[in-house]
Formats: sequence, structure tokens, C-alpha cells
Amino acid sequence: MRFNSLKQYQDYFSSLIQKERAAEMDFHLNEIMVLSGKQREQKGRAILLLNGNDSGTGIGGSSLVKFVRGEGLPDNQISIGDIVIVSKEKPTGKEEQGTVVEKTARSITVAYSQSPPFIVFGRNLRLDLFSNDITFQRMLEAVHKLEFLPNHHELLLGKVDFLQDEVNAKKTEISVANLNQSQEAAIRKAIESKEVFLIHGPPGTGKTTTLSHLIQLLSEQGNKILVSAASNTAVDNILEKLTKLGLPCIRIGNPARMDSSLSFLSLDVQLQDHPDYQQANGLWNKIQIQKKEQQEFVPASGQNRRGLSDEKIIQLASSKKNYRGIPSPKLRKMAQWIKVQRAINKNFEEANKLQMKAVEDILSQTPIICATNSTAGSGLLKDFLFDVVCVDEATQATEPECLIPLLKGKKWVLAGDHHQLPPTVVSKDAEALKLSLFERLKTFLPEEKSSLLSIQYRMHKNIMKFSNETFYGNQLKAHPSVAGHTLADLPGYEPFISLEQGLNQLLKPEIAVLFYNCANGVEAKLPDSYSYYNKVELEKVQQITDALLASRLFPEDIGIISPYEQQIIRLKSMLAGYQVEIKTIDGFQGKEKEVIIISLVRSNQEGNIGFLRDYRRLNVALTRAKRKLIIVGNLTTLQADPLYTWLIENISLVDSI
Ligand SMILES: Nc1ncnc2c1ncn2[C@@H]1O[C@H](COP(=O)(O)OP(=O)(O)OP(=O)(O)O)[C@@H](O)[C@H]1O
Repeated sequence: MRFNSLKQYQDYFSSLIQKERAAEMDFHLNEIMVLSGKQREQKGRAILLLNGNDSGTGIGGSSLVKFVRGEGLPDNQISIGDIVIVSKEKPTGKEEQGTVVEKTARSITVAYSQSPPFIVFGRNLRLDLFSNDITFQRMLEAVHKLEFLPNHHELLLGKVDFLQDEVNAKKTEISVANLNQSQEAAIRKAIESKEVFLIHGPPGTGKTTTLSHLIQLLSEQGNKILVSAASNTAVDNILEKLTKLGLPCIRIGNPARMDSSLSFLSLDVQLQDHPDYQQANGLWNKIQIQKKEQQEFVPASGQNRRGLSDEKIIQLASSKKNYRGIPSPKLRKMAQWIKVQRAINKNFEEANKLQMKAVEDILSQTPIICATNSTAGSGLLKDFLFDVVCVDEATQATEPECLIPLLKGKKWVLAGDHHQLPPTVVSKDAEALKLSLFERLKTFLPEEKSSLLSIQYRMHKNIMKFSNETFYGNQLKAHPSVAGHTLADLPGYEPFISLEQGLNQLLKPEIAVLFYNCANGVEAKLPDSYSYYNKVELEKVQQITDALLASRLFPEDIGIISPYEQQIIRLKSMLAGYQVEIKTIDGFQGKEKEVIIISLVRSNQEGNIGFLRDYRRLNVALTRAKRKLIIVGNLTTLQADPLYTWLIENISLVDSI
């Protein structure tokens, strides 16, 4: 797909972004209707038990209201720039919408363009996320900023003749220890490309590995690099590889959403040791003390000041006279309140300056900055221009989302696989956004501007087989080091001997892929949820996990995947303390484990497999295991689908355990 003009490009994407934005609001409204406040709070999309206070006037005359929860806010997805609604009990969706302008550990400040509704000044309030608007705003901004990048906007329109000189240029050889030829070639071509390069990596072919070695070379050449990906998990994944290479990185974003083993690299944590930040902290502590002192006085806000300016109040207070019904002592206390407020404002300004200085210091001194695509558009990176921007899992992001980080760089490197997870798009009318930039560029870029990695280093050849035939036209090869590897090669593995023959079959190291037919499973869902669970499968997954652990596998060698969130919630609670990783398919993209158990959940006579028909998701789930893949599902239900039928026919079947 190509465009005739930048205007056409911008109109096309702006309209899709707006449609998706509207659909997201509908999604939130719907969730508000079906979930309780507590359930939504657990999802991070609502905050309960807040008390609202007038917080003065903000930019452009907006009214600010600060919502506080004394014991601190729970972990949540609400960020500065998001649209929220506040209600006393269950919201109706008709509440006045406000924009989050400040967030601390205990409070969230919301700006209202008109006078806020009276209830926001009450206690025990509920605040709901209405739209993660900040990402939409950043996408729109990125689409409109394209005018300032002439080469890149030509590229996005599909006018790529100017790349021909590079394609014809003489090639230099590059050798990187431990990489194969196609990975080295990808690195060489990426280094030689001035504008753009694509690394296509089917599962386990080392696209993240290749990207991290490319980043190492680029940083050794003195380049400043921005590394981003659609999800926090994907950013953690590449960051882990970069850290293992000993590269100096910093991660921006909320540390609560990062892998805890990497949070020491987060900007927030690194800031703690910076002298300017420590000084700012001192000032914030001082502000807290000043705020306590201020409570002794009368707030010069709203009704109290009766239209008087600060100066007038101070002047009247010193005259020691009553004024228009305001008694002199009250005027004096208001004047004292104003003086303390001025001191607070001064300290606040100074603390913010010091904090910004510390942030800039750290970000400008660290050669590699990592963030999600959306966070790459945060104000923290406003003044940064990078030599290279690398986007991993680029096929998981919509084109405008991908532009957020890309617009910050002179050269773009995208790694992805359009047979794995597509971008999440809620609106039916915005489905065109599912075509990622990576996939679109691939259709018109000269061949030299992309590389296909075709040797995979993860899966036993039988685990790879189905995906290879279904999605990759058999182009994928298993490296000899993994083609025949089994659990028997892991030190200590000794299959536990059970009275159940089926279980013994599951544990045999030489059988790499098995399907356990959980024929008596029962699918169920809560009345207020779209997600399914299956109790019988839960018990079977536990039984299999116990048997694997009894066979002396380490918990960290085992991963459990289910496409259904309700099943994941139950698995996590049932296996709490097991220390095995349990995640939805989306949470496992880019990851791998020695053994993967997949619980497919659906079990009905009608052959209704719903969401399981998403084959790109299935591809991701089936390609996470290195040595053993155990699929748990209902054979009869799944046989309604030809692809599942074919999958199951080609692997070992276990009927009872
Ligand atoms: N040249 C290589 N030699 C040995 N092992 C390698 C090589 N390249 C990659 N690997 C290993 O292969 C596995 C998969 O690599 P990586 O995660 O980079 O693949 P990926 O293509 O990003 O996977 P996915 O598509 O699932 O995101 C890792 O264990 C990695 O260490």
C-alpha cells in the first residue's frame, strides 16, 4: 500500500487513529458497566477510595483537582495525559471528562477545562480510566510531524528510488562472534543502510539476539541509540540481552511494569543516586513540612478569597481591618497561607528544575535508551535526536505507534515477524491499522533493505514442524545444536514414574510434542466476563507440572500459557508458590522455556473455538518451547477447525493421565 502525498498519508492515519480512540472509549465504558470497581481497580484501570481537593488553576485556566489516597495509589495503567472520569459510585460514562496532569505515589491531579462537577470535592471517590489518550495523542503528533523529515516521509509514501545508490554500493564484511552468516549479513546490511533496514526473524531465529549485537556495534561506533518495542515484556527481553553484552543502557517508563530483575536500570532507580535529584528530594521533603505548617492558616481559595487577589489580601491583612465582611484575623491567616504557598511554589519550581537537570544528565550520558513505543514519545525525550532507532517486535505495533520512536531517529532498524502477534486494534472500522509498518515496508523496499533469518536456535525439529509448514513455507531450519535436543540432555532430568501410563508418555524426553485430550473438560465464564476458564484443564495442568517438577526440572524451565485471561488468573492462584512462569500468549511473545504447557480451555459440543482461531497467536504459543511442548485441549471441540485437526493428527496423542 502506497500513498500519493503526505497529506493523504496524514489524513488516512489520523482518521484511523480517531476511530480507534472512539472504540477504546467504548471499550472502557463497556468494562465499567460489566466489572465491579474492585475488579477494574485490579486491572489497573480504576482507583477507588480517593478524596478530592481543589488544587487551584492550571495551564490555560483549567481547574485542577487533586485526588489523594493516604496509603498510596495501587498499581495502575493511568498516565499523565489520559482521560479519566470521577464518580461517587458506579460511573455512567456521562461524567465530566478530565485530563490527568500530575501523578505521584499518593495522588493524581486532574485538569477540567470547565468548572469541575461538585462531587469531585468529596470523599470515597472512584476515578476511572476512560481513554489511554496519551498514546493516541503521541500517534497523531507523530503522523503530523512527518513534514520535518523529508527522506523518511518519501519512504513512508513508498517512493524509494533514492535508496538505490546504497543498494549498489560496495559491501564490507563484518564478523561477530557466535552469530551465523545470515545474522552477520543482517548486521552488515543494517550498518550500511542510511535510512532504513528490516530484520525478519521467524520464531527463535535470533532477531532480538541479532538486534542486540547490531546495537553493540552501533554504540561502539559512537552512535546514540533508542531501542523500543510495543510491550514492556518485549522491551525487557531486549534489555536483558543488551545487559548481558555489558552495554550501558537506561530504561524509561514505570518501574512497576518492568521485570523486577531489570528495574535497577530504570531511570527512576538510577535517579536516586544523582546529586541533583537528591537535592530535589530534600526540597520535596521541605514542601511536605511547609504544607503541614500551612494547615494552621486559612486557604486563600475559592469562596474564602471572594474575588480578592493575593496582593490585595496581603495588603489588607497588614492594615489589620475587616474587609467586606471578612474579619481581620481571617485575612491575616489567609495572607500567611499565601506566603507559605509562595515559598512552596518556589521550592517546587526549584525541585522540578533540579529533577529535570538530573534526568537530562543521565539520558544524555547513556548511549542506549530503552522504552516502549509509546513512552518513547514522553516529554523526557522531547529534545533528543538519535542516530539510530531500533524497534523490536515491530510487527506487533500499528504504523502510527511505530512512528512515535522512529521520528526521533535518523536511521530506522525494525525487527519483526508478521506471522506472530499482530497489533491490537479494537475498532472494526480501524482494522486497516493491523497492517504494521514493517509489513507494509516489506512490500516495496528493495530486497537489499531487509534480511530473513532462517536458522532457529530454540526448538526441537518436531516442535518447529507445524509452524514451519503452516507459516514459513518450510524455509525455517533447526540449527543442529537444537534439532534433536531433548529433556534427557538436561542434567538431572529423570522422568518420574507414575501409575498412569499417559503421564509416563508425557514425560518421555524423546517425544517433543504431545496433545493431551482433556475430553471431560468443561468451559465456563463469569457472567461479567468474555474470558473462559476450564477447571478440569486447571487440575490436569497442575498434575503435569507436578510430574515435570518431580522429574527434577527446575521451575524456571517450565512455562504455562493460555489464551484466556480467566484461566491464567486461576492457574496463577492454583500454582502460587510454584515459581513457574504463567502468562497469556501475548505475555510470552519473544520468550522461551525448556517446556511449555498450553491450556486451550475451549470445550464444547458445537466446536466453537472463538479466539483460538487467531492463528498468528497460535503460532506464537506453539513456538515458545525448546525441548517439550504439551498441548492440553478438547480434541472433539478442536477438530471443528481444520488447522487444529492437522496439528493434532501430526503429534502424539495422550488420552488419559
Ligand atoms: N547464532 C546463534 N547461536 C546460538 N544461539 C543463538 C544464536 N542466535 C540466537 N540464538 C539463541 O536462540 C534463541 C532465540 O533467540 P531470540 O530470542 O533472539 O530469537 P527471536 O527471533 O527474537 O525469537 P522470537 O521470534 O520468539 O521473538 C535464544 O536462546 C538465543 O540465545
